[in-house]
Amino acid sequence: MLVWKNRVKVLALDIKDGEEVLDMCAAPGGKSIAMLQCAYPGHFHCNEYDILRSRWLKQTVESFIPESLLNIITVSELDGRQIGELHPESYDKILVDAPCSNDRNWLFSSDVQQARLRLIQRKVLSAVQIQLLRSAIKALRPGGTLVYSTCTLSKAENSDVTTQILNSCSNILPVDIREMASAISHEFALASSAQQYELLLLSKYKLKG
Ligand SMILES: C[S@@+](CC[C@H](N)C(=O)[O-])C[C@H]1O[C@@H](n2cnc3c(N)ncnc32)[C@H](O)[C@@H]1O
Repeated sequence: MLVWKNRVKVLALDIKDGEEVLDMCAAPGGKSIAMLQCAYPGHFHCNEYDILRSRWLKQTVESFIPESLLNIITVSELDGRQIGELHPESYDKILVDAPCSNDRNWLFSSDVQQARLRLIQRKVLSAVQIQLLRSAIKALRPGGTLVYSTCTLSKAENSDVTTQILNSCSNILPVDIREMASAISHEFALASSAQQYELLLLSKYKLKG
């Protein structure tokens, strides 16, 4: 079972049958499986940079996807930051479920050293998140849709990242997700500070086309 925040990320993509779909940071694969439950894409590319996690992703795909669907799935081990150059204007839908400082780990750790390390990581992570997003924008077809999501409440990794992207990429438009958010608002409360294109941990964009 996917928790609500994961379901929302997948629903926001609104995948349709026949579309070319990329899950850029896919391991261990929970959202890849959920996406394949939503529609029958023409091609589904799931990618994971970390070799060990990529093996985990392959196991997830092999365990949960029926054989009849395996021929539409490609699993790769690319650095997501290169996919835009390697596959420009190739996908209708892209999920960038970015590596992040993951607040769940903070909550259960009282290790001061770890906490210091995490604060340093946060700065590096936002740079990586921006690079992943720029790559995803290159990989989107005109008119395609991109969802950026994290598992952290860190502003530096959420709205700071998306603001920087919106300010520097003139070819993308934020998508109003208030309607989708209101349909699921009985399950959770939305942050009052969020913009119309973002929930707390998720933002949605469309490539002009
Ligand atoms: C939040 S997790 C993804 C969770 C996954 N979407 C799921 O639902 O199971 C982020 C993933 O991004 C991977 N990652 C980190 N840097 C990456 C990069 N440069 N390119 C692609 N994936 C990367 C991490 O190894 C990690 O597995």
